[in-house]
Amino acid sequence: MLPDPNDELQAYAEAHTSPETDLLRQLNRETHVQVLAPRMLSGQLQGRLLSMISHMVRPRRVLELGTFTGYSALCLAEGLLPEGELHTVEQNPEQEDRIRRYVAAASLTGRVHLHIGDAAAVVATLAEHAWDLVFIDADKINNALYYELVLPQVRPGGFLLIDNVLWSGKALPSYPLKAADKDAHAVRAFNDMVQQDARVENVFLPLRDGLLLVRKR
Ligand SMILES: C[S@@+](CC[C@H](N)C(=O)[O-])C[C@H]1O[C@@H](n2cnc3c(N)ncnc32)[C@H](O)[C@@H]1O
Repeated sequence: MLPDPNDELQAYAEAHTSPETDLLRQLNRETHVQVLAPRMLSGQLQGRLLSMISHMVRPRRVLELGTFTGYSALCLAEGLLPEGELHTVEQNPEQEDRIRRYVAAASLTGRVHLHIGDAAAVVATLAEHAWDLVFIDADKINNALYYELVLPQVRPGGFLLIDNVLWSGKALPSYPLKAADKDAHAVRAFNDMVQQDARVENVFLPLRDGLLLVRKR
């Protein structure tokens, strides 16, 4: 049987992308062994992209919605300025100990602030911040809510990254979407909304499950 070209492409891209640090590899492995739905973790290819973007932006203030086990937070923190800080929000308290353990192992305690709670509620408490870089990766049905809450807090010229905008291919018009699939309809509507939003410029990267890069004008 011929190899699936998508698998081969993914493997080739991973083989020509810098490897994870030992700590990220350990977190990736631990998440796959101990946590439900480990495929939510960004992984090597997207993680290295998040790190690369963070190094390009050199942010002072980073916000992440949807920490999961902390993998993407550690990647995004790699490009922080020395005085920079990252705030990350996770609603599942079961992840708290693991996230704090890995943040400490990365020597980021004091610079990475974990908020256990609902993303919209926590964002409202962080209104004084001017974000340089925001990663929206929580419950996809609320992408538009988070985007509208956060965009006024992003500095002009700042960036937002939104994950899973392909939603396993269900975002594509040819996919026979069921009327009841609310998440997929929300992802489609959100992608269309950003495309029409004159406040931003955007690039849709078909990497992994789709990553939308947005720059506030
Ligand atoms: C796709 S995972 C995040 C993956 C992580 N950013 C990474 O790349 O490794 C989504 C996370 O968002 C969390 N989440 C879902 N709804 C949320 C909400 N309303 N507020 C905060 N976190 C939420 C889930 O518990 C889950 O851990």
